[in-house]
Amino acid sequence: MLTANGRRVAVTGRSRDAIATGGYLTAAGDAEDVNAIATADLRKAYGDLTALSGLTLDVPAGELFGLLGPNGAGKSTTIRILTGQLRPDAGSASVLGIDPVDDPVGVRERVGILPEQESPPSFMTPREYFDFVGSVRDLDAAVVEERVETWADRLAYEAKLDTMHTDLSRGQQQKVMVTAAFLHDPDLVFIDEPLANLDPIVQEAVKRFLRDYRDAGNTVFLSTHDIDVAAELCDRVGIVNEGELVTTCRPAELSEERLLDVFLREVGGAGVDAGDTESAGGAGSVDGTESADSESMEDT
Ligand SMILES: Nc1ncnc2c1ncn2[C@@H]1O[C@H](COP(=O)(O)OP(=O)(O)OP(=O)(O)O)[C@@H](O)[C@H]1O
Repeated sequence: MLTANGRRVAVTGRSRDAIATGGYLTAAGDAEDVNAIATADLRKAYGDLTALSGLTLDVPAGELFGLLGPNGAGKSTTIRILTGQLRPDAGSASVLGIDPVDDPVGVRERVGILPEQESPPSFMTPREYFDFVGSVRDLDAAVVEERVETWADRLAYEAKLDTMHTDLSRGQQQKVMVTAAFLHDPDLVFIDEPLANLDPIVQEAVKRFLRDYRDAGNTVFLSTHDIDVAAELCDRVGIVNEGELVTTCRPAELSEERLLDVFLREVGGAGVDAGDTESAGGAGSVDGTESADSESMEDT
């Protein structure tokens, strides 16, 4: 098995079974037959505005899953709840078997998080920042150094490792954030808009890495409103609109119907803000998997 940092580890029969059955490996290496991520009827409002109106989804271990939706659909809110940054008003969630409401620190210890539009501290260099992240993550300095070299080479920013972040371009800062998300070699990563700001060569490197990472049995939960990214990269895509999952599909299995067509059918129009669209109607599933109940929308 290839880990996030290029390390090879043995895959036992037991761990292979766990991956094959949609289970995951606990920190102790025990196999558990549960989804890497599961949510049931998640609800969240900001004051009068309903951001999530009953979001239910499952992501098996070893899947590269994409949450696709228009602006304001509730993608970032979902990630913030799953990573223990935000409390839902109702519903439940499980991440690697941990409840992010009961044990938010436990979730954050186990997963990697790449938030949308977040920058590394302006007053540090990448190397200083990785030392800091490594100490928070309780990693050996030598391990950090080796992983940083691997990532700086992979994303082609070795020459910038000792430059203050304030003097890096937006894309270079994004490379630093990608590295930080994977530094502790997590089993699961949450990535909000993974390819934003990256040039096409680096985009390809990140895509290749995410596929290898998935092939090694790890799980990726990415959020995007870029249909091409979702179609090209994801094993399975969940389309979210107005705070609920309206369908799931496997882009590779869409022969006649392109993901764009599914998206337009479910969301109601291209480039239209979620708050301005009609309800997507009944929840369907192009690939036949279960998706969320479609209940009447709350006020938005
Ligand atoms: N802290 C907040 N306070 C008030 N409203 C919020 C807050 N965060 C998000 N919202 C609102 O909740 C809704 C869902 O927002 P969210 O950021 O989850 O959507 P998104 O799908 O990630 O959108 P985008 O693709 O534009 O990033 C939006 O209408 C947004 O304006």
